[in-house]
Amino acid sequence: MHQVERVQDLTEDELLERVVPLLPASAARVLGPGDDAAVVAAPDGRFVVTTDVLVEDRHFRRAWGSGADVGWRAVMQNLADVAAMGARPTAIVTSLVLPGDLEVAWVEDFAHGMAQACRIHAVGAEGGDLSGGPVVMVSVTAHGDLEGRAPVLRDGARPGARICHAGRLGWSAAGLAVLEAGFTSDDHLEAEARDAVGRFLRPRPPVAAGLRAAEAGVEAMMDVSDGLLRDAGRMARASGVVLDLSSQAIAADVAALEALAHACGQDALSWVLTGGEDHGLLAVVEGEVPEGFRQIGTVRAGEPAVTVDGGPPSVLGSGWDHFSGR
Ligand SMILES: Nc1ncnc2c1ncn2[C@@H]1O[C@H](COP(=O)(O)OP(=O)(O)O)[C@@H](O)[C@H]1O
Ligand SMILES: Cc1ncc(C[n+]2csc(CCOP(=O)(O)OP(=O)(O)O)c2C)c(N)n1
Ligand SMILES: [Mg+2]
Ligand SMILES: [Mg+2]
Ligand SMILES: [Mg+2]
Repeated sequence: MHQVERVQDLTEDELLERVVPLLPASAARVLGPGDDAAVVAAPDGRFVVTTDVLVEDRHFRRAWGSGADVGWRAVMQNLADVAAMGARPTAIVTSLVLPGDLEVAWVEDFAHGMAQACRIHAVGAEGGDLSGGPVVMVSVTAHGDLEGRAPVLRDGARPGARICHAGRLGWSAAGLAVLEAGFTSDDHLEAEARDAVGRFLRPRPPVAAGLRAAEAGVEAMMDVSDGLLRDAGRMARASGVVLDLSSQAIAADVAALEALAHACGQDALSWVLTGGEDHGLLAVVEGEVPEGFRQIGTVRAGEPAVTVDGGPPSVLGSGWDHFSGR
């Protein structure tokens, strides 16, 4: 019998390969779908635009934190994509889907969290939309100003260049594990666990470092939302190169999470390599390591892949995918 193809049979990337070719472009398209943000032409320059959604029980649980935490994360997750293009975040609009029995105080708190995150980066919240629905869903669309610079894409990694990263790796995944283990942000937690939960609830993408890197002329950049291996795999594919990561360069991150991982019965190395949502920035640069970044590997020629210490090509897919375990 003919099998009906379902979303869960595909990876996100496979689904996008089916949908994106159906979508129209206009004369204003400078860069369409496929990178951290689109680039749109305007009479007086070019800007980037990007959107990311948060869904209750998929991206956050209301019991794990406050409305303000969700508002903060909805903003920061989008600012990370703007900064990853080398653009300065300027303005957002927000769509909210809310169940009717949700406390108004939660929504006010959410707005406070959004405002805090926006103020840090001098971003305006300029509008949005409201609807009712079965769970809380938040969609933020963020705009960014390229300030005359060329956008920094995922396809500029060339053999011999340095792979760099700014921000944390693995801490958000650690925080998620702590919360899944049953702690809440109110419990008395060890300092590390508390730090990890804080990083999960309130990611702090290195926006300023991303802008400096863009000014310095990095060749490629992206934000790490789905895990280092999966996202680096996307850069490797876009650039047609091998990204060779160094286990020594990430050893300190792994060591810092070891005790917590042990307590959670999980593996610190997989948090660092495959945990998402830290929203750090992965960049490739032919010159000096940009301020705020550290080198974590080197680009080399070959069939697109990510390796650690030149070992067997890692599964490009390891990391977060909304639909498929692959
Ligand atoms: N529904 C969609 N329609 C068109 N393009 C999409 C859709 N969903 C995602 N994309 C595009 O696919 C690329 C990958 O999306 P995603 O993995 O969410 O990016 P990011 O990790 O930067 O948030 C992006 O360029 C995004 O604009
Ligand atoms: C309740 C809950 N379970 C699991 C996760 C882990 N998680 C959810 S989505 C995601 C990946 C990042 O989110 P995504 O929507 O893919 O952002 P994008 O890549 O589009 O920026 C991760 C690691 C979570 N944040 N909350
Ligand atoms: Mg996205
Ligand atoms: Mg994103
Ligand atoms: Mg994702």
